[in-house]
Amino acid sequence: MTAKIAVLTISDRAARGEYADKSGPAMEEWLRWAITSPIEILRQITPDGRAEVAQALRDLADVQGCDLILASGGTGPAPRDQTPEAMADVVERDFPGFGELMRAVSLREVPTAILSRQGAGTRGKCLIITLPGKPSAIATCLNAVFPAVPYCLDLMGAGRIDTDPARCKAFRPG
Ligand SMILES: Nc1ncnc2c1ncn2[C@@H]1O[C@H](COP(=O)(O)OP(=O)(O)OP(=O)(O)O)[C@@H](O)[C@H]1O
Ligand SMILES: Nc1nc2c(c(=O)[nH]1)N[C@H]1C(S)=C(S)[C@@H](COP(=O)(O)O)O[C@H]1N2
Repeated sequence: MTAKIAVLTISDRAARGEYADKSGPAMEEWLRWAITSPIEILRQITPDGRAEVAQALRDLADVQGCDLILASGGTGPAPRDQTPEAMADVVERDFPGFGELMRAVSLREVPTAILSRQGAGTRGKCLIITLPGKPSAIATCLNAVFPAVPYCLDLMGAGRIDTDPARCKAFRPG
């Protein structure tokens, strides 16, 4: 079965075309590099804002039926950074371990990693992971948390994902 994965860029400036979106391509590239099983990737860009982001996430989870959503941007302290508030409106269960680990590995690169309110949660059979907007943060964060993602999707009853163990060693206990 083909797993459906959404790559959502959350950025006012990328949505307005003021700069080229680099985070969306970085997320897609990482997924295609690490995953060996069949996947369908949907790419989308939305402006920042609680309502806009929540609407985009609901559409991708409920209407498009995504198994996994990777979203980047809007996790910081600027007034328009409202991704965590949108997540609070949308997710049914919060998984704080994702944010804890991503901040820990990012802190080795930049002290401002503590400013990111990145995290993860589930809505129905969809896992949503939020990442910082900085394109260079994408691989750092995905390398750290993705080993737990395939088993998480198994437990949720979502689509199956297999990874290349040389690139991402997915852990499935027992
Ligand atoms: N999608 C993206 N593509 C390319 N660069 C990005 C993207 N998102 C963020 N950045 C870069 O990371 C820096 C820090 O991100 P910042 O917090 O300002 O952006 P954001 O809140 O995620 O998006 P924006 O400010 O455009 O709404 C930006 O100055 C920009 O250089
Ligand atoms: N790995 C990594 N994490 C990072 C950063 C980075 O450059 N690399 N930037 C930090 C900064 S400066 C901010 S403000 C927050 C939030 O970014 P966002 O608002 O683009 O989501 O992510 C943080 N996490």
